Amino acid sequence: MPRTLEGQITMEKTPSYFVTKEAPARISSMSKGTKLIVVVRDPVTRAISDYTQTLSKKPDIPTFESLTFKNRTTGLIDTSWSAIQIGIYAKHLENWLLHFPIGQILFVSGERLISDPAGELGRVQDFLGLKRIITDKHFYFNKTKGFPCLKKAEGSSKPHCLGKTKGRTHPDIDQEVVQRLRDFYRPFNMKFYQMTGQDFGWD
Ligand SMILES: Nc1ncnc2c1ncn2[C@@H]1O[C@H](COP(=O)(O)OS(=O)(=O)O)[C@@H](OP(=O)(O)O)[C@H]1O
Repeated sequence: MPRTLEGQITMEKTPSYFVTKEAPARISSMSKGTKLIVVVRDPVTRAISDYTQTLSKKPDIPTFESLTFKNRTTGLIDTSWSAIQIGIYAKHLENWLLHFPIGQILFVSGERLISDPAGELGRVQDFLGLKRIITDKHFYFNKTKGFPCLKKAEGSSKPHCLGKTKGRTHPDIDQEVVQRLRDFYRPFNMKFYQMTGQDFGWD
């Protein structure tokens, strides 16, 4: 990490930190005061999104439905599949709470990041002790992309949407499998709401 001067904030983003066992101890030993931001979305949609990303790189992989189950007949879910495993947020959070107080972690709703990006970024700015510079005025909804985009990219006067790898169309998944996953995640989601004091509304 680069050295941070007075008045500067250094940020680092890596999606796998949250689910990496060694990450909390390593970050804490580097700087105990580090503020942590985690973006979480409905674990079922997250699993499908994860699968969609893998499918785009390896079109020959088995179906989502077949990867979900260890045994389709008994309905036993394969929790060793990373797409499923990552969404058990309560379990990953327990590991972070061994090294950081809950107040040092901000949980951003992936759903609200789409429906109200300025609202969620307002929370991020408050958490970081920054003035609310980024507001509603910075975003517009791009109908073609189907997502909010920036009216002006940094250092440019042109609008900017995230790239093609963000906001992909998901494949249709068997609704019975989706329901089975909803049932699987429910207790973990409830525990996560309890731990964070936030109801993300994923039911
Ligand atoms: N504004 C905007 N534009 C496009 N996409 C948006 C936006 N805000 C949030 N999202 C959601 O971000 C999801 C992709 O993020 P990733 O999971 O790939 O992020 S990361 O690589 O793990 O950091 C991506 O997931 P998919 O829809 O499954 O592609 C989006 O739903």
